[in-house]
Amino acid sequence: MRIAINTGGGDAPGLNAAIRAATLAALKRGWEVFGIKNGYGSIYTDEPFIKLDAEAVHGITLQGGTILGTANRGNPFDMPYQKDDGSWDTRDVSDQLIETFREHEIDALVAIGGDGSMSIASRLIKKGLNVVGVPKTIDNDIFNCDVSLGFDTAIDIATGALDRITTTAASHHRIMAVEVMGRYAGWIALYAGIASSADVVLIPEIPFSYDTIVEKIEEREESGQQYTMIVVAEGAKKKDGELVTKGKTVGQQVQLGGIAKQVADELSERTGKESRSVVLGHLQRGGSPSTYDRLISLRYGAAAIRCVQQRDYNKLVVLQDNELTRIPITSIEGKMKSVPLDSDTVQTARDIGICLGD
Ligand SMILES: Nc1ncnc2c1ncn2[C@@H]1O[C@H](COP(=O)(O)OP(=O)(O)OP(=O)(O)O)[C@@H](O)[C@H]1O
Ligand SMILES: O=P(O)(O)OC[C@H]1O[C@](O)(CO)[C@@H](O)[C@@H]1O
Ligand SMILES: [Mg+2]
Repeated sequence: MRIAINTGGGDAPGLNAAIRAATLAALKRGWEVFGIKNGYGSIYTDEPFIKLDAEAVHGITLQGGTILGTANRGNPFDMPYQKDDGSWDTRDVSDQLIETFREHEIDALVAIGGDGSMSIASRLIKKGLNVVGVPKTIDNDIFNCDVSLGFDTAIDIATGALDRITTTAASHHRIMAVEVMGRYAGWIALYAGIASSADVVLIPEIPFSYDTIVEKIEEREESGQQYTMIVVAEGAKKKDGELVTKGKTVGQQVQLGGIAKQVADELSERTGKESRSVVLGHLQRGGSPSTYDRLISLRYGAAAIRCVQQRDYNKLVVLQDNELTRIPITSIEGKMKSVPLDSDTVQTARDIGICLGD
């Protein structure tokens, strides 16, 4: 058996642990293991696959990033290229990819990635590739998957940062609006917001109103709290408002960001209080994975190899109700997991007095 492993989309803490577990579990079965560099990037080069052995994955469980490199631009069905006139367009190079897998006699691909990576995998499956998926994304937005690798570390980092920003907010009697990642889902904002005792948490699932936030700030002032901590998901928007974006590069998703600054400025204007905005950004994806992420990544990586061994292809290994199970990759194509508004976590936020902006 010859398998290939790749990592796609934004990097996340735990990727290396998943690569290590998948590699070691495959080597243990006497298989050959290859890595694809930079998403699918190396496929179109002279060295499409690099050999992975025990030495290559030694000591990487605790390392951030991915030893294989990753890409969130270079979808084989939507590959950017520069035209003769210098402008950019995209084209479908998936047949070339499938052919390269065939030429190198790769029996299966272990694709470690987020919703976007699984959408690519779904389309490759339909073209005949055997794929097993491992769920990765700090955004935690993969449909029917309770937890993706990277999320735990991201909320840990965000919580720590929010704790620190709280002490300076309190000292200066300021409104602080802190923007966290998560794309169109509010998982990071909600979890880190609750854990850090934020006063206001704005998530994409609940469009917000400035009047409600101002009421909360005034209520706090009246009770002697002269500062307000606001966690803003990058995908949050006001009622009847638009997503705040920074533009788009050909072949890449739209870049989100800028909403926290808008919130801070508008609230200053309305309350007369001083405000600042902070964007946590890529800090949330960097560095060593938490213990939980190391373990879930190792479990996911090894589970993917058991899937391949049983020729149970085209499955994504996922955690559901604390059990490792498998779901068809094609079943989650084009879907995402939002924060359910009736969840106990949302209810907890409301019960302890966090304003969700509605
Ligand atoms: N292996 C890959 N090579 C190139 N591009 C990829 C690859 N996997 C995913 N992408 C692209 O990257 C983007 C994000 O992918 P995905 O949703 O899997 O990652 P993520 O962890 O959610 O991170 P993010 O969406 O923020 O980059 C999508 O536009 C997708 O098309
Ligand atoms: O690394 P980039 O291209 O800035 O991507 C940022 C995006 O990736 C993520 O970090 C992970 O999906 C999102 O939360 C964020 O919108
Ligand atoms: Mg994604």
